[in-house]
Amino acid sequence: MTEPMTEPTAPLLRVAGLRKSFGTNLVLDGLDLDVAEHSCVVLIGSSGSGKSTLLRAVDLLEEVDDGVIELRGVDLADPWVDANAARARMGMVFQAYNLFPHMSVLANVALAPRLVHGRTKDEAESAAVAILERVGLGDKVTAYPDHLSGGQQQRAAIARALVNGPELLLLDEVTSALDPELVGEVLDLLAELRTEGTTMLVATHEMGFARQAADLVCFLDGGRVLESGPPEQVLGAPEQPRTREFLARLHA
Ligand SMILES: Nc1ncnc2c1ncn2[C@@H]1O[C@H](COP(=O)(O)OP(=O)(O)OP(=O)(O)O)[C@@H](O)[C@H]1O
Repeated sequence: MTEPMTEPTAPLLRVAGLRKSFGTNLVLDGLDLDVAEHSCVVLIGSSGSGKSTLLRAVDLLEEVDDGVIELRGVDLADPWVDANAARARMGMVFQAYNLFPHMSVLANVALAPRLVHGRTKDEAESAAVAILERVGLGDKVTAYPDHLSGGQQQRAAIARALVNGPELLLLDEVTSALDPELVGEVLDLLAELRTEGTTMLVATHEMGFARQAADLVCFLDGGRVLESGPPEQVLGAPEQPRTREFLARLHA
């Protein structure tokens, strides 16, 4: 008996042939990448390899020169696609937390549900409280950002990105600005979100996180994904890790 044909599941995010130059600096050179729903894809690569540019392009913050960015099969570059509506389906967190200093943590997190999704003040605030509790900041809702540690501010920024239930979470070096002792609490939160099935595309230099949480590690070099696979394949065994420099030489 022949097996019934099943359609392969389309990725949540498909990036194909993405090209982007800044002047004469070719940063993305026909980059291809898929992110399956409920997976965590980690981007690694040396400084300047284009990780941030890729994330910003996916979030439609950076205009690209060519290529396709599809979210659930819809090309976000199509002129008829409303960029703000597309962006509202994603959450992005940056290295700098970018919280408004004159607003409480609650007001920071409740802002997008009100402005972007048109929810009432009560609805927005109860969604904000729930997600702040989820990230362990239930006792900080009335605090102002400068009264929080860097790790707490970054967790508030993650809450802000999550409050509208994004289909895809984009994380750009979210621990790079933190003191070393605060990195763990943020990475632990991301690992929990990954376990809960949040779809994530993460640029990081934290190889421990990549090993622990990634379903797929993508090594960027020369504007493309030069190697991708499970963490052990790309990063090597924990007792015999491959370095980024080694990977770069391998593909030079
Ligand atoms: N707005 C911009 N204008 C001009 N050049 C830019 C701009 N943004 C990025 N670049 C350049 O594009 C290249 C890729 O930068 P990008 O920030 O994407 O790299 P990255 O891999 O995220 O680096 P890092 O690990 O240091 O964050 C760099 O050469 C950078 O100088």
